[in-house]
Amino acid sequence: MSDAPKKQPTILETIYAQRAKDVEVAKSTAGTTPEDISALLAMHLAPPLIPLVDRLKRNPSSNTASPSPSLMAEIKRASPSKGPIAMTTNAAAQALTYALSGASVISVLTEPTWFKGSLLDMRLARQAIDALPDRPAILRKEFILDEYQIAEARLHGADTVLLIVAMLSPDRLQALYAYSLSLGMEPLVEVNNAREMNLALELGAKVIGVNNRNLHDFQVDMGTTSRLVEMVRERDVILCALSGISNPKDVQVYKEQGVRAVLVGEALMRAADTGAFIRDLLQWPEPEPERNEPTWVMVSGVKDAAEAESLAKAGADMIGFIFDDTSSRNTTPDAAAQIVDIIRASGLPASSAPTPAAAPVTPAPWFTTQRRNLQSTAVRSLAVGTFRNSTLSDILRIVAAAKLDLVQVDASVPAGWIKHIPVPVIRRFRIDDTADLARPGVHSFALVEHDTSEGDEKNFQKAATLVQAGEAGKWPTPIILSGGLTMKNVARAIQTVGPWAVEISLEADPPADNVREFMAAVKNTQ
Ligand SMILES: O=C(O)c1ccccc1N[C@@H]1O[C@H](COP(=O)(O)O)[C@@H](O)[C@H]1O
Repeated sequence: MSDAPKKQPTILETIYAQRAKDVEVAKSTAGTTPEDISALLAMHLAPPLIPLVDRLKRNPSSNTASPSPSLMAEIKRASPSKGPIAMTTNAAAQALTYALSGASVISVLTEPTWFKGSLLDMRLARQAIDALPDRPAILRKEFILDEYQIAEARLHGADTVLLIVAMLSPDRLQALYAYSLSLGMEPLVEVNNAREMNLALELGAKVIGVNNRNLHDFQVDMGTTSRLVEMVRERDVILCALSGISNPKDVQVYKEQGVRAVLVGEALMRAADTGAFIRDLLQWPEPEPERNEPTWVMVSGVKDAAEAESLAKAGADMIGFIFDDTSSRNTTPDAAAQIVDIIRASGLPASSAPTPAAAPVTPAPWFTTQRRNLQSTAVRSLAVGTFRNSTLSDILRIVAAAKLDLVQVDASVPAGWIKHIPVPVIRRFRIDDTADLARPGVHSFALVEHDTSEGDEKNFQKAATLVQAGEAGKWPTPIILSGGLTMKNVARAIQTVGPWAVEISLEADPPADNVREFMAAVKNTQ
């Protein structure tokens, strides 16, 4: 027997050994066996993927003269080297903050013992950003040693996984890489030296991260990435720098060397103002101030071509047709289609409608983005079909026949229907029943109906509260205010509530001149 002192395992070896045990426990637990996970994947229960390589190529500076690297923003409560970092972090809120600050990837540590992460964190991070336009990719940041962890990652909403070359034999690395690709996920392959870089390149990895932190002794050497840059210079590889990045100088050096993305954990978790920190770190442009758009007017209940033409000329942004045979203002799809042709020719000429803002566009949450998109379309007046008590197939048929741009339905319409409607959907909420009003990803716009029996002031205050509740705590929730609005109270409504649009309905039979005066009152209240 040798008397030589037994070599202490490195932290990577210790974590590997623990994760190997954890995986065995999960695999032998009823409900999460490999067969269970495979069956769930075969049932297509994993949410849709986005491609990592494409998403890494886009960031808020991509269309500027001097694009900066993209950001892989990490959710990291604790680490073996630093202990607790930000233990009270809410993974969903942190993910949304990262996404709205321009991150291309959200890296979620799912290791529980040293990093205090979980698959639940990753799933919540994904859910929180799922409805955002151009959401970031979700990375399962883990010590992956078994196909099982990759299948789990996919099932719980990852778009990519980490493969650490230092931790795997070449055969295991190859098998895990191939398995990840078979599930549609291009992995992030992590290396720490030239030998590992060669292995990653032989693999054909398209996204390679150089870890500045040596995972055996925790030493951070920011030159590690710089020394390997030449090895990928002419290759179709996105090179990322991982670990230890905390100030704009670190990023500037990498940018000049051709590094395309940086992964940042601790510095972001400790930042007091995450958005400002990210902009400063990456030298990204300041967010454009929200344009103060004029309040839009929707005139509903139109059924006559001359009436529609005159409203379009007077500047109605949306013209609403009612498809409800109990309404005195009910119309037919054919009549609506003819009117749509006329208003297309009579509304604002495309050249005077606002042009879509040139990229970069500050990322914004769901409803704000829907509003921006609509307000930047060069078509006026937009045709809205208002449906009451219709079936989904009626709605789909009439959208096509009447050439509608938007659909308005009652809040009680099943959310599942809305996904099938091929144009943006306005959901109509009564002011005292707005439970799902701000749920992103289903309807594009929320219309809030006044309770006319309650008096204006009370209604306006309630509606103002909904607007001020805000999206992601920062953007006022865009609502369409409706019901009981007249040329006399609309200015006060706009000032108190701040809706992005107001609706006046011809069902209430206001004379045409009053509608024009209503529109003038709105336009004068900006
Ligand atoms: O941070 C650690 O102690 C650590 C230990 C073992 C494996 C990975 C570790 N951290 C990794 O660090 C980066 C993020 O770095 P930073 O927080 O920006 O400095 C990331 O790759 C983590 O997984």
